[in-house]
Amino acid sequence: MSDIKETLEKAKKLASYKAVDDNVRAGMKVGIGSGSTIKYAVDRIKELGIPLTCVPTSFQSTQLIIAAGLELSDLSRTPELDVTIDGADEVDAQLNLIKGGGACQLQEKIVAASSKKLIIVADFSKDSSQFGDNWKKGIPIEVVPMAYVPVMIKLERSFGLKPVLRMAVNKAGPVVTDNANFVIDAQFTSIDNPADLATKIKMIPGVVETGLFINMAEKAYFGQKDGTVKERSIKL
Ligand SMILES: O=C[C@H](O)[C@H](O)[C@H](O)COP(=O)(O)O
Repeated sequence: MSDIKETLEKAKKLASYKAVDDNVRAGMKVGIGSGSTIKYAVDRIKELGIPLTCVPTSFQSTQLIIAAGLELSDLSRTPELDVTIDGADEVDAQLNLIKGGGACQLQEKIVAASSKKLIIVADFSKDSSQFGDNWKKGIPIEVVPMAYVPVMIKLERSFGLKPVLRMAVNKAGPVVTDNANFVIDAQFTSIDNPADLATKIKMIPGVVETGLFINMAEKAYFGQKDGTVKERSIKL
């Protein structure tokens, strides 16, 4: 593993362990996010050996819960959660988030919205003052496949975004989400008002969900290069 990759992995682990220790207690109903950071949170939950009910946010997260031997539920059986722990691609000064780098934004947002608290775990590279400081891949937008071209045209004409259909790596054609949709990455130079932009994008017919999570997270844990964890929180 390269030095930087190793530093990032250590930072993800530190943040995840601290977030679980601070926020997860026996008997809780817990939303389990998706991505490369959340696996450390699941490792920590497993290590603690406390009884929990877990609701996943993706196929990947379902597999993590099963592999850890934790109790797996869903929103039909467990519609109200105590806390969701999840990663993020970028966190701004108000704890607004860009999520969906792994195309899981739709289920992640539904699970987060069903939780009393959303706690973010991340390495130092996700900690920004405004969107675009660190994350250059744009806003992930989940769309119904037949609508992707008109949605891309509207994103460009109405909002000056530079939309790109996300393509699969080991498959010909586009990424297909866990919900059988496509993902457009809408690249931007700056976003003045993330809440307003999120609402307007959501209004475009064919858009299922955006990776902009506005006023949802109440605390973020960022693992640092020096082995400490920086905590940022906000009153919602
Ligand atoms: O779609 C993926 C999710 O929103 C992830 O939580 C996000 O991309 C962060 O992933 P990672 O922990 O791998 O940086």
